[in-house]
Amino acid sequence: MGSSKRAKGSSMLYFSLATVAIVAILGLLVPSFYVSATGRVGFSLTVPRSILKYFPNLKNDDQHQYRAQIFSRDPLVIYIPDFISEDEIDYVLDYSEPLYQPSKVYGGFDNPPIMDEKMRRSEQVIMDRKDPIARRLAQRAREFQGWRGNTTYVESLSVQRYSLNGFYNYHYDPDGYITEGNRVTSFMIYLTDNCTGGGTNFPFLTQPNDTRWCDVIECDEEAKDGFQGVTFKPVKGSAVFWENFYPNGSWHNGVYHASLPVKSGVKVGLNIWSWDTAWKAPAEE
Ligand SMILES: O=C(O)CCC(=O)C(=O)O
Ligand SMILES: [Fe+2]
Repeated sequence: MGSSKRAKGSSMLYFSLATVAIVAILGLLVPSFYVSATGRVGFSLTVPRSILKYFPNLKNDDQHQYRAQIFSRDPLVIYIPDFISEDEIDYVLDYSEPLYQPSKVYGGFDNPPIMDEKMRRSEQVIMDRKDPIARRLAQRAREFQGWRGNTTYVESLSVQRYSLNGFYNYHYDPDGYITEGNRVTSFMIYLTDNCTGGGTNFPFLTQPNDTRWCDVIECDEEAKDGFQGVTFKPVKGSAVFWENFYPNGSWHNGVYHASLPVKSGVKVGLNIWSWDTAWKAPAEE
């Protein structure tokens, strides 16, 4: 009887020690507890406490509503007036503030990116793929595109800040040297609109006749400043989405574009690029 009590006592002790050890190991693995928007503690699809200050009512599933309008069918360009919410913008701006580095451009095949002030003057932050808001926005971007299948993935989100005279010269977003897998679509999302200049110019797009577009594109000749085609104004919260290739995979020249120089204030944009690993350069004709 006495020995069975002792055995029970020591197994309780081992059980308690094992529980303490498991909790301690979990504590090491998960340095800060994650609290879901509903107040539950968990490890997945949850929101860190630091984020709850931006999103007191954040739900684990994406509740954000947005509208979309086709701007051009060939190339496919879609305008989304409210792709990102005010809270998400505040979060991305605060996240990026201490992290900006000068932006670089493509350095050539097999070479690292380089700084080239003739091509691009801006500062950049690449968001952590695991950041819950970056994940949410990437997920929204994938959903918008109808998922596109298992071969599509979203590149780490890129925040770009353009100060006075900041610009990005004319370019295409995909890589012209690779023959398999490429950036198939682009979202240009405007996080601020307290600047003049800084529009996104597509010289080969056709200006629509309907003046209702004039809220989002430059319409009067003076504002167009001699730039051909279409210039989207940086309107906070909005996004311009486009396809970089024709459905058969060939390059679409119509989406050549530039970020025009900022004339006053600061412009901050967010790029969401989707890659398709199944893309193949069509055989030369
Ligand atoms: O900021 C813009 O308006 C365009 C930026 C852009 O084209 C890019 O980052 O690839
Ligand atoms: Fe671009």
